[in-house]
Amino acid sequence: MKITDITIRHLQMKLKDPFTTSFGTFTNKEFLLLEARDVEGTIGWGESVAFNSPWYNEETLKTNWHMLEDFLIPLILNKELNHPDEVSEIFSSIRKNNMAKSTIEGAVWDIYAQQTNQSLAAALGGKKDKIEVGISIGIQKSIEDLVALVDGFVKEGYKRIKVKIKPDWDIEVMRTLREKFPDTAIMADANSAYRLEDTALLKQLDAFDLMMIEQPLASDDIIDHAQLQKQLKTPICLDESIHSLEDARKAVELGSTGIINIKIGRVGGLSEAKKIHDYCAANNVPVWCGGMLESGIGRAHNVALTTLPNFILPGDTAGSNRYWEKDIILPEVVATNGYIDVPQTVGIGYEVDREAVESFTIAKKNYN
Ligand SMILES: O=C(O)CCC(=O)c1ccccc1C(=O)O
Ligand SMILES: [Mg+2]
Repeated sequence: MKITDITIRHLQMKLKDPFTTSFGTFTNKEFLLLEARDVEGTIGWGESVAFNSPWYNEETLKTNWHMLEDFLIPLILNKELNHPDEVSEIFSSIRKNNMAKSTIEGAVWDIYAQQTNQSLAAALGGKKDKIEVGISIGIQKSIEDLVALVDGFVKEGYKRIKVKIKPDWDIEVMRTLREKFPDTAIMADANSAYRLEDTALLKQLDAFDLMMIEQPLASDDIIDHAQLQKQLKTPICLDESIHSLEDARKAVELGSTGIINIKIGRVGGLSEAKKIHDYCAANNVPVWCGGMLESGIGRAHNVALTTLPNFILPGDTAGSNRYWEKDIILPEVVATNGYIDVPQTVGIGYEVDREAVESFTIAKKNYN
């Protein structure tokens, strides 16, 4: 493989409903799409999961564009590559900026899968032909609104309900959900809204038989999470704190986490995601695939990654119709009864709807 041509597009897609976390509300999704063309004419797609504002982590759409244009694209254009694993090695001279790196790396994996005549899932070593998925629900105006939403998604068949929590939207919310949905797999995601001093409050969550609590403490912490886990029955799952295999190893060794949410962008790409998956499999730490409100392209990458065997728990990869009136791939990602069928065709397995892509594009630039 040799990438000779790259196009970056800035897209804006309206979410069907605003999505609120402890750190802010998303109404419009703005993100970068990257289209890479190889010397043989094969086209691969990658999506940057960086948001407009540095709330979830320090990266933004603009820092990603800067990193891609000024550092990452020059490192990759016209380089002979034998395998997508080489991309992260080439990028290792650049610190962090994982979401920017992952944007190119994902496109290279897509090209590699096509040129080796296999699905992206198969290229990664995945075997499942369908994956189990859950859904993530933002903070609502009232508990009644939340109960109505959860009821709808449970009836749609989603395998696990995740709800966002924050101070004053936590204990009563989870108590009510457990009462109303006694047999549903439920978990909470705090997106770093608490501190170790809140341990007494967080211990109250143990009464509700939650599958896990995701990232309760600081986004850069693994020490306090280990302290907290000693006092909680509910398993902690780290999201924001894990950027690499090394982070995963340290957190597991310290006892900071019993489960890991793997997001491709947060860890710098599919190769690193696979390494974390393999390490967790060897150490009996279940993983699941997180979400960043992706368009169909990022979603297709998530579906492929989730086919690896240690993705034991349902992830956040809901169907396209949970987010968008119209997605940018054909067919859209469909979740039926909490399952997504894994496409068996080559590459990401979905056609990119170029007309839809153009209709959502607000800026674009070519590099060659
Ligand atoms: O539906 C999805 O894509 C997952 C939504 C979600 O939970 C989320 C959305 C935006 C930022 C962070 C997170 C998170 O997993 O913490
Ligand atoms: Mg999370």
